[in-house]
Amino acid sequence: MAGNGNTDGEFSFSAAAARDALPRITTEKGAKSTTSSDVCHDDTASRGNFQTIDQLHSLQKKRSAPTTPLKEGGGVVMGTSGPTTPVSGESMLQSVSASLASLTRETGPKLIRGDPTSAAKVAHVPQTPTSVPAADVSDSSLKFTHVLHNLSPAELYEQAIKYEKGSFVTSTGALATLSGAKTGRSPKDKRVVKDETTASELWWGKGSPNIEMDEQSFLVNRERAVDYLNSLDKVFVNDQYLNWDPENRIKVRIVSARAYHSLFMHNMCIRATPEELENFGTPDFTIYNAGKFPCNRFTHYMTSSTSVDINLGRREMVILGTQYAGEMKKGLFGVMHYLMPKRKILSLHSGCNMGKDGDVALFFGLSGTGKTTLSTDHNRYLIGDDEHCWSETGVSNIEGGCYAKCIDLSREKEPDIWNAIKFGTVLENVVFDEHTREVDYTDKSVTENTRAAYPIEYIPNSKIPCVGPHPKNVILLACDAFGVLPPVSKLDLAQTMYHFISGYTALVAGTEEGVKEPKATFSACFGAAFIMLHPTKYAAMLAEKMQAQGATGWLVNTGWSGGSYGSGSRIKLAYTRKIIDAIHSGSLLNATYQKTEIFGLEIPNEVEGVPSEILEPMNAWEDKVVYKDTLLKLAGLFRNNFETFRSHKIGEDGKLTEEILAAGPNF
Ligand SMILES: Nc1ncnc2c1ncn2[C@@H]1O[C@H](COP(=O)(O)OP(=O)(O)O)[C@@H](O)[C@H]1O
Ligand SMILES: C=C(OP(=O)(O)O)C(=O)O
Ligand SMILES: [Ca+2]
Ligand SMILES: [Mn+2]
Repeated sequence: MAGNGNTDGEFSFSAAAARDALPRITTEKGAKSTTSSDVCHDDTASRGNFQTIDQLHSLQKKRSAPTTPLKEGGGVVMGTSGPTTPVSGESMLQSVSASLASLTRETGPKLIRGDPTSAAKVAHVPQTPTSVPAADVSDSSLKFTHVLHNLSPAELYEQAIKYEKGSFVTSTGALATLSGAKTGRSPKDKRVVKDETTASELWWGKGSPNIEMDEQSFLVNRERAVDYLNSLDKVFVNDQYLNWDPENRIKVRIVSARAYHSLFMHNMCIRATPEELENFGTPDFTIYNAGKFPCNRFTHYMTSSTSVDINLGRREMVILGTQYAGEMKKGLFGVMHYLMPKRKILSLHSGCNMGKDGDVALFFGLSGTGKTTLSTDHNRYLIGDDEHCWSETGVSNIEGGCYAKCIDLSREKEPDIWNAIKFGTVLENVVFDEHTREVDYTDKSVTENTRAAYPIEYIPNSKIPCVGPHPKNVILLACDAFGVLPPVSKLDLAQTMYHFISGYTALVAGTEEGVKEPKATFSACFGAAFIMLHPTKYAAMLAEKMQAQGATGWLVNTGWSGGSYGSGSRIKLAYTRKIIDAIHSGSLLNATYQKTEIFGLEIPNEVEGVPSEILEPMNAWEDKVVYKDTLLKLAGLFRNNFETFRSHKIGEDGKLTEEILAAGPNF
């Protein structure tokens, strides 16, 4: 190689250059350079409280008021600093060790608190007696796993950026992440353990989301996840809460392999205060998220390398072979759909907000129908965007954050969600400019299901604590891509129950080429993928509560108007917002109504700010014959779907069951 003639690769000055350079400084032989007044220093200021670069760096990070109460030291390993009050740090490690215990070999793994790259040296061995390893002890018992317990968002950013490919800070400060091969949930890979109790309690069979697995197969998957997690240098542990109703709060622990997952759950679950964490104790429910590590297809009941397994008896969930973070959030939601009805509390797949006068509205709907968009309303207090409980005392959010769809997100149409995408927010599977890191929300290169997960307080008018009085309005959202449902209709109780049990929406599979036919989906209780009991159990509770509170039901079509997907167009968000405003204000209750044919829906003649001609869907269609055919087609789909519910009684009142059956389409 050409250059300075140096062949061994080391850089050196040529002799000539040295000779012609600055005059030599001669120092007294043997003089200590640090004390010699002849020695040049590069600064004259008095030195701070450090002797080395590492110490200087250690000053940069100001010791914080603890975000977790876990004290450092006392045998529990922590870097170099820290006073020593051993108790809580130690008990956390013991608790996590118990969570991660192998059920077939040694008990708990050896755990160290903190990052493996930190200078930790001292070992904390929770349960293993000090002895020479016996022949039946595996190598895994000889290693330590670092526990990153309830890290702050900033710490999780650093972990993600350092170690997880595809993690970047966007121009507004959000953490962009990739969820890998899976960019949505895998309902076909969900399994629920069927044991003596759940066999009789849960909804099984046709239409049910609960596909069974046995206890033994669960334990095989659990061991697989735990072994994987214990084999890592480090695991993330979140101890958090579900449900803002203090009397019905559930303690959850999430053990995961990625900072992305830890930050996601930090945002989505309720964050504990330091005092609460100090007394956290044993979690009520634990998730083992092994992420990309697959399940073994030779395991009984497994049909792919992805498995999401819920064991209600053990109060555990295992995730293998998917990194889509929504599995954790929605998995816990399923658990709440089991636990809460046992306490006579109704769990709801709905958004929820409250007006200045304390009027509460629920927004039910399947994915993509507008729960998040419409519950996030600048003129109202946001209680939550997706999962709620309705108890004797009112409503409470289950979660501590929101999970908004980002596709085509715009500052103009959804300013509050736009502004929530800042430091701390997890931004999944979006595409951004490699230099400016500005996100292109229209880009579907990775997936159509791009998402933002942020703490609820990122929405300026969120209601903290996220609880409210009994709902006044129950809004059922359907994104009808057939374009035949009215933009808004008022429902009586039987109709509300009929549509709640039906859980209809019809979306188009994105804007992919060749997809012309809207696909109808019926998902009982607008969340069949998450319910645990038979839909009529939830419906009966909803009917009873709505009746007792005198709440009004509404059906709002956030989908197409003037034609099906392809010929009509999606109802403008601005119009839907006006409709929702009129529901909230009570003005729509006093409007004059007419009844539609076939579905028998009461539609208003006028809504302020909405063109009247779109309120009756037929008016907006040019071809009335095609309209009628499409309407009949949809009515047929409703009727077919409801067949399975004909034999079920809803509530104690046989009369209501009859009314509900009569509330469907008539043709
Ligand atoms: N008329 C409308 N009403 C509600 N949402 C609409 C409407 N038109 C377009 N959208 C878009 O549809 C999507 C609704 O998604 P989202 O609110 O996240 O649904 P969910 O929370 O029910 O899963 C958003 O991207 C929103 O911008
Ligand atoms: C996150 C989800 O819910 P939603 O689309 O209702 O917000 C989901 O279904 O995975
Ligand atoms: Ca910012
Ligand atoms: Mn949502």
